[in-house]
Amino acid sequence: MSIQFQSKLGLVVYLTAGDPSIEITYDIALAAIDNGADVLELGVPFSDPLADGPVIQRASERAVGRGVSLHDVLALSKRIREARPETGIVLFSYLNPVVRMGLEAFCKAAKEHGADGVLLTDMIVEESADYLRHMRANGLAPVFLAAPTSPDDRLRAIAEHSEGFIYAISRVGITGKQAALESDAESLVRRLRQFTTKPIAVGFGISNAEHVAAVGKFADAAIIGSAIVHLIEQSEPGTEAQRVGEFVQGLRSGTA
Ligand SMILES: O=P(O)(O)OC[C@@H](O)[C@@H](O)c1c[nH]c2ccccc12
Repeated sequence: MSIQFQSKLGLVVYLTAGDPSIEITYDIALAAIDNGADVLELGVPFSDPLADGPVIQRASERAVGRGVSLHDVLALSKRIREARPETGIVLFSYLNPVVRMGLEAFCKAAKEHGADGVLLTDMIVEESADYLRHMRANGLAPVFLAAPTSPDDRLRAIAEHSEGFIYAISRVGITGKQAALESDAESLVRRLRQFTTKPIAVGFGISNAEHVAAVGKFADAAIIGSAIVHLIEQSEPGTEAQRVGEFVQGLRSGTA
């Protein structure tokens, strides 16, 4: 168990845990993995997902409405780990639920539940000393977000402290689909490369196979969230896992 990408291009699939249910997220996760996802970004639903666009907001709302908690997501992570020992699992959360649990307790629990890494969207690298200490103590990889607007000093710190991969945000703003990939992404990756040889994954707005192929030309991995969460929302109940599996396979083969 570790965060590792296929040599040509890595695929990270984001899922809002508990949408439409924990049980179905489990099935979707295995389908995504079995059809080519290298890393699963398992999202803790949150009532105020400020960095998210409407698709993930709705998914988060539905899951929160069903009472899905951080503990449920941890339990789900453990089951996925048991079923798929080789896949990278990154827990994604806003800071609030994690702080409520306590950073130290959270990092320990994340490790015990099979996670390889953690991405806390509103944890900034400049204020992460405590967090990094607990992550390190548990052998977990911290993933930080780098934005096109981040100055070089920040990029350097983000590159230094991220493990597993560095998350390069393709554009300023919130998560969600877009028609074309922004050119900001490539220049951000180029700027990050000055500071690191660690893998760089690009996310935000990657919606189809064409975008994935474009990212593959300049980065190590593509992260796909809203396109998949939207597909889940639109699927006939009971068909979600199959549809996501086909979509993930199509992202690599060029048909999605
Ligand atoms: O949804 P998109 O545009 O495909 O972007 C990835 C994304 O969903 C996932 O990494 C993510 C979901 N919520 C976030 C909040 C902040 C940063 C990243 C995320």
